[in-house]
Amino acid sequence: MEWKPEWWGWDDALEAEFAPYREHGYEPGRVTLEHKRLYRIVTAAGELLGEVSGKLMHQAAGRADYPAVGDWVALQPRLSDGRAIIHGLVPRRSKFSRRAAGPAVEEQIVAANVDTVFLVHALNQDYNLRRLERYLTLAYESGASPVILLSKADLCEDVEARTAEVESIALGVPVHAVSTLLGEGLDPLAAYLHPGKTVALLGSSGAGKSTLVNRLYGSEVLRTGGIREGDDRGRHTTTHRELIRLPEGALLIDTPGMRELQMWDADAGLGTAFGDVEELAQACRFGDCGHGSEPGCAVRAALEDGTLTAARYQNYLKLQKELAFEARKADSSLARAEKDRWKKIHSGLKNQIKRPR
Ligand SMILES: Nc1nc2c(ncn2[C@@H]2O[C@H](COP(=O)(O)OP(=O)(O)OP(=O)(O)O)[C@@H](O)[C@H]2O)c(=O)[nH]1
Ligand SMILES: [Zn+2]
Repeated sequence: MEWKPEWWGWDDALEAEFAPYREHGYEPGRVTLEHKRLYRIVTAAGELLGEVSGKLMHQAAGRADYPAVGDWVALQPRLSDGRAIIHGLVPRRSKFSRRAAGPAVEEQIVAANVDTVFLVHALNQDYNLRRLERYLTLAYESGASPVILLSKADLCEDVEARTAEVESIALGVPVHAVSTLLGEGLDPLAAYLHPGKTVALLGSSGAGKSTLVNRLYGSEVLRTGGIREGDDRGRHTTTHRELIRLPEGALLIDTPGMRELQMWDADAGLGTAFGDVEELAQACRFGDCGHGSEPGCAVRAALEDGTLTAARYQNYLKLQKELAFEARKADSSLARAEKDRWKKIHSGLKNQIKRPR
């Protein structure tokens, strides 16, 4: 396979960042798939299966320091068996993060180096403005530009009203209603699909992400919920994040639907997603207004005259609280990890000192 790094998003700025790695003789590659710390990487030498070097693993403070789909890595190919050792990560331009599922308070990078995020949201019983606000918050935080795709438009009676409603909470974000099934509403998506640019699809399970990717690709590259796999729920869903290149050259990252999108470090994203609320708060008479019974409260006035809905405001408060809670927990687990690290280093030192020469 002929390889042109530009096909995968490489440019002069990345080349400049990569200079120190070149000096070590490393080559660049982009991660297209991750499976249990094994990475599929496109490189000049073709597709390789990469593993992180011992040194990189040792330096990693947490999950976010490991490669994620969309990352550019510095690697050493081993052509004899199609493997590669990953020695470094090129700094990410953008990353869509969430809190990892499970008890540990950890960042999980869903997709890295993304230009545009398609927030895919179905116009069926799953439709939920509050969930969209949650996605928007993290999308803004990612550094990529959000675009909302209202999918399964064929299942909705009043697409125009829904679109208007979504536009009213997604200040200035483009909103497109699409039906992949009928092939309707897809033409405007071409405006985001440029050669070498990366688009990540995010949204709940079953929203129609993989079906859309297949449609844009022109054939079945990904398996979708339509295929019976004989598991207990009788359907297959995406389990991997995967980066693919469309025949026209745009890059797409399909991600598994997330049952629960937990916040991760997104104060700025929240401020942008709820710019209207934050602007109101600044118009309150008192700088430290609690938006309760204070006179001259602009937030309460907006709630009363209906310019701000109670549901949106409640969701803003809820996400804000969640972020504060996560931040406190992350701080304490970081402190714990630091302590453990020092303990390890210390006992290592003690052993070295005790070891007879
Ligand atoms: N009516 C209708 N159904 C659709 C449309 N697009 C996808 N579907 C159906 O929705 C189901 C889920 O589609 P997927 O593409 O697998 O959804 P997904 O978002 O990739 O789901 P996960 O892989 O679980 O994250 C499948 O049965 C699709 O056939 C559409 O435009 N209209
Ligand atoms: Zn107020």
